[in-house]
Amino acid sequence: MITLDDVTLTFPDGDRRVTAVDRASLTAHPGTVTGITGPSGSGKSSLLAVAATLIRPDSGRVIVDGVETTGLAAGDASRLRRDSIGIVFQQSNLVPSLTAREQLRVMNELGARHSRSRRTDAAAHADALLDSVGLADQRDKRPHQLSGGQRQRVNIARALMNDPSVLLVDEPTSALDQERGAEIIELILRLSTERSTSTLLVTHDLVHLPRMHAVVRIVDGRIADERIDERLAQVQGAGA
Ligand SMILES: Nc1ncnc2c1ncn2[C@@H]1O[C@H](COP(=O)(O)OP(=O)(O)OP(=O)(O)O)[C@@H](O)[C@H]1O
Repeated sequence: MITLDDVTLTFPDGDRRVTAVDRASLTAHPGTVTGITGPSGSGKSSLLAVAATLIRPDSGRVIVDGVETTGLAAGDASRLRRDSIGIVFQQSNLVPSLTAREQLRVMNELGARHSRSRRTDAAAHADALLDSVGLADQRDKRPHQLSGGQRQRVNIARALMNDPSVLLVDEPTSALDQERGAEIIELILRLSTERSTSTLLVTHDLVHLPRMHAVVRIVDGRIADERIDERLAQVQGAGA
Protein backbone atom coordinates (compact mmCIF):
# COMPACT_ATOMS: atom_id res chain seq x y z
CA MET A 1 0.00 0.00 0.00
CA ILE A 2 1.21 3.53 -0.70
CA THR A 3 0.01 6.75 0.87
CA LEU A 4 0.94 10.28 -0.08
CA ASP A 5 0.07 12.59 2.76
CA ASP A 6 -0.11 16.34 2.16
CA VAL A 7 2.76 16.30 -0.34
CA THR A 8 4.14 19.52 -1.78
CA LEU A 9 6.93 19.64 -4.36
CA THR A 10 8.45 22.78 -5.86
CA PHE A 11 11.15 23.30 -8.50
CA PRO A 12 13.43 26.31 -8.98
CA ASP A 13 12.24 28.57 -11.80
CA GLY A 14 14.63 31.50 -12.26
CA ASP A 15 14.55 33.45 -9.01
CA ARG A 16 11.15 31.96 -8.06
CA ARG A 17 9.88 28.44 -7.49
CA VAL A 18 7.15 26.64 -9.41
CA THR A 19 4.80 24.43 -7.38
CA ALA A 20 4.48 21.11 -9.24
CA VAL A 21 2.55 19.27 -6.50
CA ASP A 22 0.43 21.24 -4.07
CA ARG A 23 -0.63 19.54 -0.80
CA ALA A 24 -1.71 16.32 -2.50
CA SER A 25 -2.95 13.34 -0.50
CA LEU A 26 -3.97 9.92 -1.81
CA THR A 27 -3.80 6.23 -0.98
CA ALA A 28 -3.54 3.30 -3.40
CA HIS A 29 -4.76 -0.06 -2.07
CA PRO A 30 -3.43 -3.58 -2.82
CA GLY A 31 -4.99 -5.19 -5.88
CA THR A 32 -6.29 -1.91 -7.28
CA VAL A 33 -5.33 0.62 -9.94
CA THR A 34 -5.69 4.34 -9.25
CA GLY A 35 -5.66 6.48 -12.38
CA ILE A 36 -4.02 9.90 -12.16
CA THR A 37 -5.14 12.33 -14.82
CA GLY A 38 -5.07 16.06 -15.54
CA PRO A 39 -3.91 18.60 -18.10
CA SER A 40 -0.35 18.79 -19.40
CA GLY A 41 1.93 20.35 -16.80
CA SER A 42 -0.54 19.73 -13.95
CA GLY A 43 1.97 17.70 -11.92
CA LYS A 44 1.15 14.06 -12.74
CA SER A 45 4.71 12.93 -13.46
CA SER A 46 6.01 14.94 -10.50
CA LEU A 47 3.53 13.21 -8.21
CA LEU A 48 4.65 9.84 -9.53
CA ALA A 49 8.34 10.72 -9.07
CA VAL A 50 7.63 11.61 -5.43
CA ALA A 51 5.69 8.35 -4.96
CA ALA A 52 8.65 6.48 -6.47
CA THR A 53 10.93 8.14 -3.87
CA LEU A 54 13.00 9.45 -6.79
CA ILE A 55 12.38 13.05 -5.68
CA ARG A 56 12.05 14.12 -2.06
CA PRO A 57 9.07 16.47 -1.57
CA ASP A 58 9.46 19.87 0.10
CA SER A 59 6.91 18.74 2.69
CA GLY A 60 4.48 15.92 3.38
CA ARG A 61 4.99 12.18 3.71
CA VAL A 62 5.20 9.17 1.41
CA ILE A 63 4.42 5.92 3.23
CA VAL A 64 5.11 2.57 1.55
CA ASP A 65 3.93 -0.56 3.38
CA GLY A 66 3.98 1.36 6.66
CA VAL A 67 7.47 2.81 6.13
CA GLU A 68 7.75 6.59 6.07
CA THR A 69 10.15 7.07 3.15
CA THR A 70 10.77 10.79 3.18
CA GLY A 71 13.15 10.55 6.14
CA LEU A 72 15.14 7.59 4.83
CA ALA A 73 18.85 7.87 4.06
CA ALA A 74 19.67 7.55 0.35
CA GLY A 75 20.84 3.92 0.65
CA ASP A 76 17.73 2.83 2.54
CA ALA A 77 15.49 4.65 0.07
CA SER A 78 17.11 2.94 -2.89
CA ARG A 79 16.78 -0.47 -1.19
CA LEU A 80 13.09 0.18 -0.54
CA ARG A 81 12.65 1.32 -4.14
CA ARG A 82 14.34 -1.81 -5.46
CA ASP A 83 12.41 -4.22 -3.24
CA SER A 84 8.97 -2.65 -2.97
CA ILE A 85 8.39 -0.35 -5.95
CA GLY A 86 8.10 -1.30 -9.61
CA ILE A 87 8.29 1.58 -12.08
CA VAL A 88 7.23 1.68 -15.72
CA PHE A 89 8.55 4.89 -17.22
CA GLN A 90 6.95 6.81 -20.06
CA GLN A 91 9.90 6.24 -22.36
CA SER A 92 10.84 2.64 -22.87
CA ASN A 93 14.29 2.35 -21.35
CA LEU A 94 15.06 -1.22 -22.29
CA VAL A 95 18.72 -2.05 -22.93
CA PRO A 96 19.07 -2.37 -26.73
CA SER A 97 21.51 -5.30 -26.63
CA LEU A 98 19.53 -7.51 -24.22
CA THR A 99 16.79 -10.01 -25.03
CA ALA A 100 13.43 -9.74 -23.26
CA ARG A 101 14.38 -12.45 -20.81
CA GLU A 102 17.78 -10.83 -20.10
CA GLN A 103 16.10 -7.46 -19.38
CA LEU A 104 14.24 -9.20 -16.54
CA ARG A 105 17.16 -11.23 -15.25
CA VAL A 106 19.27 -8.09 -14.89
CA MET A 107 16.69 -6.81 -12.42
CA ASN A 108 17.14 -9.89 -10.30
CA GLU A 109 20.92 -9.42 -10.25
CA LEU A 110 20.30 -5.91 -8.91
CA GLY A 111 17.77 -6.98 -6.32
CA ALA A 112 18.84 -10.50 -5.47
CA ARG A 113 19.79 -10.32 -1.81
CA HIS A 114 16.99 -8.16 -0.48
CA SER A 115 14.26 -9.04 -2.91
CA ARG A 116 10.73 -9.65 -1.62
CA SER A 117 10.68 -12.50 -4.06
CA ARG A 118 10.96 -15.90 -2.47
CA ARG A 119 11.74 -17.47 -5.80
CA THR A 120 15.23 -18.79 -6.04
CA ASP A 121 15.09 -19.50 -9.69
CA ALA A 122 15.28 -16.07 -11.30
CA ALA A 123 15.32 -17.46 -14.79
CA ALA A 124 12.07 -19.37 -14.25
CA HIS A 125 10.56 -16.30 -12.58
CA ALA A 126 11.50 -14.14 -15.58
CA ASP A 127 9.99 -16.66 -17.99
CA ALA A 128 6.79 -16.94 -15.95
CA LEU A 129 6.42 -13.15 -15.96
CA LEU A 130 7.01 -12.96 -19.71
CA ASP A 131 4.33 -15.65 -20.10
CA SER A 132 1.92 -13.66 -17.96
CA VAL A 133 2.33 -10.55 -20.15
CA GLY A 134 1.74 -12.63 -23.29
CA LEU A 135 5.34 -12.82 -24.52
CA ALA A 136 6.06 -16.52 -24.03
CA ASP A 137 7.23 -16.83 -27.62
CA GLN A 138 9.19 -13.55 -27.75
CA ARG A 139 11.60 -14.15 -24.87
CA ASP A 140 14.76 -14.18 -26.95
CA LYS A 141 14.02 -11.06 -28.96
CA ARG A 142 15.82 -7.76 -28.49
CA PRO A 143 13.87 -4.46 -28.24
CA HIS A 144 14.28 -3.54 -31.95
CA GLN A 145 12.68 -6.90 -32.88
CA LEU A 146 9.55 -6.15 -30.80
CA SER A 147 6.54 -3.91 -31.50
CA GLY A 148 5.80 -0.88 -29.30
CA GLY A 149 3.11 -2.82 -27.43
CA GLN A 150 5.44 -5.79 -26.89
CA ARG A 151 8.20 -3.49 -25.60
CA GLN A 152 5.72 -1.99 -23.16
CA ARG A 153 4.86 -5.53 -21.99
CA VAL A 154 8.56 -6.22 -21.35
CA ASN A 155 8.73 -2.98 -19.36
CA ILE A 156 5.78 -4.07 -17.24
CA ALA A 157 7.16 -7.58 -16.68
CA ARG A 158 10.54 -6.11 -15.72
CA ALA A 159 8.91 -3.75 -13.19
CA LEU A 160 7.34 -6.81 -11.52
CA MET A 161 10.54 -8.85 -11.36
CA ASN A 162 11.24 -8.15 -7.67
CA ASP A 163 7.57 -8.71 -6.71
CA PRO A 164 6.93 -5.09 -5.72
CA SER A 165 3.96 -4.17 -3.55
CA VAL A 166 3.65 -0.83 -5.34
CA LEU A 167 3.52 -0.41 -9.12
CA LEU A 168 3.92 3.06 -10.66
CA VAL A 169 3.16 3.49 -14.34
CA ASP A 170 3.62 6.71 -16.33
CA GLU A 171 1.57 7.14 -19.54
CA PRO A 172 1.82 3.50 -20.67
CA THR A 173 -0.35 4.02 -23.74
CA SER A 174 1.09 7.27 -25.12
CA ALA A 175 3.04 5.57 -27.95
CA LEU A 176 0.32 3.04 -28.81
CA ASP A 177 -2.84 3.05 -30.92
CA GLN A 178 -6.21 2.87 -29.15
CA GLU A 179 -6.55 -0.91 -29.34
CA ARG A 180 -2.99 -1.72 -28.20
CA GLY A 181 -3.36 0.93 -25.48
CA ALA A 182 -6.56 -0.66 -24.18
CA GLU A 183 -4.83 -4.07 -24.09
CA ILE A 184 -1.98 -2.63 -22.02
CA ILE A 185 -4.44 -1.07 -19.56
CA GLU A 186 -6.30 -4.41 -19.25
CA LEU A 187 -2.96 -6.14 -18.65
CA ILE A 188 -2.01 -3.72 -15.87
CA LEU A 189 -5.46 -4.12 -14.26
CA ARG A 190 -5.17 -7.93 -14.37
CA LEU A 191 -1.61 -8.06 -13.05
CA SER A 192 -2.39 -5.57 -10.27
CA THR A 193 -5.27 -7.76 -9.10
CA GLU A 194 -3.37 -11.05 -9.47
CA ARG A 195 -0.21 -9.76 -7.80
CA SER A 196 -1.94 -7.49 -5.24
CA THR A 197 0.06 -4.45 -6.24
CA SER A 198 -1.07 -0.99 -5.20
CA THR A 199 -0.88 0.63 -8.62
CA LEU A 200 -0.79 4.31 -9.59
CA LEU A 201 -1.19 4.88 -13.32
CA VAL A 202 -0.75 8.28 -14.96
CA THR A 203 -2.77 8.80 -18.13
CA HIS A 204 -4.19 11.76 -20.01
CA ASP A 205 -6.30 9.35 -22.07
CA LEU A 206 -9.79 9.69 -20.58
CA VAL A 207 -11.10 6.64 -22.43
CA HIS A 208 -9.27 4.33 -20.00
CA LEU A 209 -10.46 5.94 -16.77
CA PRO A 210 -13.76 4.05 -16.34
CA ARG A 211 -11.73 0.81 -16.04
CA MET A 212 -9.77 2.05 -13.01
CA HIS A 213 -10.74 1.35 -9.41
CA ALA A 214 -10.18 4.99 -8.51
CA VAL A 215 -9.36 8.16 -10.40
CA VAL A 216 -7.63 11.28 -9.16
CA ARG A 217 -7.65 14.42 -11.29
CA ILE A 218 -4.90 16.97 -10.79
CA VAL A 219 -5.08 20.62 -11.80
CA ASP A 220 -2.16 22.98 -11.09
CA GLY A 221 -0.60 20.44 -8.75
CA ARG A 222 -3.74 20.12 -6.64
CA ILE A 223 -6.06 17.15 -6.43
CA ALA A 224 -9.21 18.64 -7.91
CA ASP A 225 -11.42 15.60 -8.07
CA GLU A 226 -11.56 12.01 -6.85
CA ARG A 227 -13.71 9.10 -7.97
CA ILE A 228 -13.67 5.83 -6.11
CA ASP A 229 -15.14 2.70 -7.62
CA GLU A 230 -17.71 0.73 -5.62
CA ARG A 231 -15.38 -2.29 -5.54
CA LEU A 232 -12.68 -0.20 -3.89
CA ALA A 233 -15.16 1.38 -1.48
CA GLN A 234 -16.01 -2.15 -0.35
CA VAL A 235 -12.31 -2.97 0.20
CA GLN A 236 -11.89 0.22 2.21
CA GLY A 237 -15.10 -0.42 4.13
CA ALA A 238 -13.73 -3.85 5.07
CA GLY A 239 -10.75 -2.10 6.64
CA ALA A 240 -8.14 -2.94 3.98
N1 LIG B 1 12.77 19.20 -13.18
C1 LIG B 1 11.95 20.27 -13.23
N2 LIG B 1 12.43 21.51 -13.05
C2 LIG B 1 11.61 22.59 -13.08
N3 LIG B 1 10.28 22.51 -13.27
C3 LIG B 1 9.75 21.29 -13.46
C4 LIG B 1 10.55 20.11 -13.45
N4 LIG B 1 9.74 19.04 -13.67
C5 LIG B 1 8.49 19.53 -13.80
N5 LIG B 1 8.49 20.86 -13.67
C6 LIG B 1 7.31 21.75 -13.72
O1 LIG B 1 6.36 21.24 -12.79
C7 LIG B 1 5.04 21.31 -13.33
C8 LIG B 1 4.44 19.90 -13.39
O2 LIG B 1 5.14 19.12 -14.37
P1 LIG B 1 4.83 17.56 -14.62
O3 LIG B 1 5.83 17.07 -15.61
O4 LIG B 1 4.76 16.89 -13.31
O5 LIG B 1 3.38 17.65 -15.26
P2 LIG B 1 2.54 16.51 -16.02
O6 LIG B 1 1.15 16.65 -15.54
O7 LIG B 1 3.21 15.20 -15.82
O8 LIG B 1 2.69 16.99 -17.52
P3 LIG B 1 2.57 16.13 -18.92
O9 LIG B 1 1.17 15.58 -18.98
O10 LIG B 1 2.81 17.18 -19.96
O11 LIG B 1 3.63 15.08 -18.87
C9 LIG B 1 5.17 22.00 -14.69
O12 LIG B 1 4.93 23.36 -14.49
C10 LIG B 1 6.62 21.76 -15.06
O13 LIG B 1 7.09 22.78 -15.91
